[in-house]
Amino acid sequence: MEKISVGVRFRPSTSSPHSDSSRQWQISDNAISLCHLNTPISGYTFAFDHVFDESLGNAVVYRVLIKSIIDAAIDGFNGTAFAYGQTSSGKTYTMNGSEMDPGIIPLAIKDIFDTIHKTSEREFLIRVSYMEIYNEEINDLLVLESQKLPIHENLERGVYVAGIREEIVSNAEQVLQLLKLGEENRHFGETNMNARSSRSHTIFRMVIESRAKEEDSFKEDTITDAVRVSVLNLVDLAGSERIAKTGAEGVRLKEGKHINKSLMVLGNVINKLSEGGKQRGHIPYRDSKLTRILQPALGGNAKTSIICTVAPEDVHVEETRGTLQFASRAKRITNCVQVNEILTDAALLKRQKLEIEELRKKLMGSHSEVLEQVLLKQRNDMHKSELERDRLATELEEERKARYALEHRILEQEKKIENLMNLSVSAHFSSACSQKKVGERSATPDEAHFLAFDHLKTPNFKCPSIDFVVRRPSYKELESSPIPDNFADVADEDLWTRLNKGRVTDLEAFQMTPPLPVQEFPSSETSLVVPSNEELQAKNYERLEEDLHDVRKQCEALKEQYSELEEENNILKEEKIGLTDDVACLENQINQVKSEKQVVLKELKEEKRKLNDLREEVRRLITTFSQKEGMLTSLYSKSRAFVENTKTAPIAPHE
Ligand SMILES: Nc1ncnc2c1ncn2[C@@H]1O[C@H](COP(=O)(O)OP(=O)(O)OP(=O)(O)O)[C@@H](O)[C@H]1O
Repeated sequence: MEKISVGVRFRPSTSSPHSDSSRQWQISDNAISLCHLNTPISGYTFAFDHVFDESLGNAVVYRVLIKSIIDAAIDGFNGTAFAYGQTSSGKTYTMNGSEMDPGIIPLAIKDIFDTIHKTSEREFLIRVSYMEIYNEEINDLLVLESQKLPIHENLERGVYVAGIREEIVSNAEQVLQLLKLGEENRHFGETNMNARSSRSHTIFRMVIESRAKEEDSFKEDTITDAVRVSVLNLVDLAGSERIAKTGAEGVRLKEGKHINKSLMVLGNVINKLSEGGKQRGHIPYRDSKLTRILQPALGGNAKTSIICTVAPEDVHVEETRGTLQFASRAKRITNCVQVNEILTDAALLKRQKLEIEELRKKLMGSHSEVLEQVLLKQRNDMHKSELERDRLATELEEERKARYALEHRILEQEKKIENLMNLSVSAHFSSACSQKKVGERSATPDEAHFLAFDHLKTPNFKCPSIDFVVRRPSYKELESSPIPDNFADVADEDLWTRLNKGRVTDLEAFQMTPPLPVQEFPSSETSLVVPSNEELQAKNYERLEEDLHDVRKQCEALKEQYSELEEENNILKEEKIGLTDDVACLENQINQVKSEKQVVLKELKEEKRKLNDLREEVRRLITTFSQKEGMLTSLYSKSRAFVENTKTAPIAPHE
């Protein structure tokens, strides 16, 4: 961002030095005040960066206010300098000057060519055009017939005057000639205030193109053949005027109205721009041709200087004050300046190729990156599924083990129950035996209870029949009894008869019930405490039955869980198959992209090779061209010498 630079210039007074005016403008450093008898009048004091009194010539104004813009224009920055002020305040004098005191335009022209000649590392091309805005119409001052030119606008060129003549120039003299031609075509008119008053705004324009010289532009891998293009506008505005003062009528009046109107629009644009920031709103550039053409210079991409010319006479105090107010506002405007670099075809080609390559890299990078990311995600998912599957398999195994343990426990419990049942039967049997033993005695309450235990028999309970009778073939000759020892003392024929209830069987065929493994058969003496144990066992039995029931339930639940896990396992297997397919597909895509990349890289290599060939061809052509040029020049010199010789050689008298 760069502020517009504003200077105020006083022209020499036209009043007599002995004028009896009590008011006059006084300059102190860069401040200007209107003083009455040397006392500043309130509201009439202004301060600027540069104030030029009437003694200072155009060269000073140029050096202080304009030179930096010219230098910047040569370096590729747009630049604009314009003179603003009331009629007859010295605008045209400042811009064009006189023979003795050349103005800003001739000084700039000279400066530009001096600088260009000193800049050996770049080559320049300069085009000049000169136009005026007269009664809101654009005329080409270098071509008389070219009138009322339209303003066009496009993205590439911005705002431009269509059809204007642009003369390519190679030295300052040529430009000064064109300037002179334009001056002759420009509209001047006589008014009460100025014998030669500018009736139009004029824009003298130089387009400066430059680029690095050839030997630098062919350096490998650099883009040096970019062209800088800058536009320099040197503007001489028509002066604002009071119709009453200028005495304008007819044509002059019409001109005056247009001049005032376009200056008013310029004032509005400056006002808006000076407000800055949010209050700024719409800038009315389009309200006049002048502001449209100067748009880049006002708040755009250009370095800008304004010279406000003022007349010192007391009679122009209000106009001078108006001009100073305009200058104060313009001072607040900031422009956004940057070098204008455009590219030649070669540079464009190079840069585009680089850009394409960059983009391709990015594209391919991003494409394979995306694929790789997807692949990675799929792999992660697959890995997760595998872990989940392993976890489920472990769980399943544990469940299986638990089930097995439970089943084992159930079996054990069942065995215990069976044993208990056997024990109960034995007890029952023992009780029955003891009942027989006590003969006629009725069962005690405990015995009765034990007998009542009979209903708890399980279906596999093999209770030997109480009616079971054995008979020895000859019991008298019996040497050893199959009856347990504790029966030995009491066993007699009668007992056995009673036991067998008269039936006789072959003792040889008798098979004893195997002894019970769990509990010893209780003795007859302890048979009285057995019922309480039995009771306990019955309770145990009940508890075990309950346990068994619970375990069965658990077993059922485990079975269900097992089948669920198996289902889940199957789903995971299917998912794994799907993911494996996806991974294979993505890997295929990556391979495809890789092979495409190879092809593109090959193409780029080929294009680079072609470019180098082209470059070589251009070099060769340049060499051939310079050789031919040399030959032609020497041929031309020879021919000229020959012609000269022929002209000067004395003609031999005819014999
Ligand atoms: N600084 C100066 N030194 C000497 N003479 C000057 C100076 N400024 C202006 N003049 C003279 O004052 C007269 C009016 O100046 P000029 O034509 O440049 O005014 P202008 O502002 O261009 O007027 P207009 O707007 O009517 O064209 C001219 O005769 C010019 O030579």
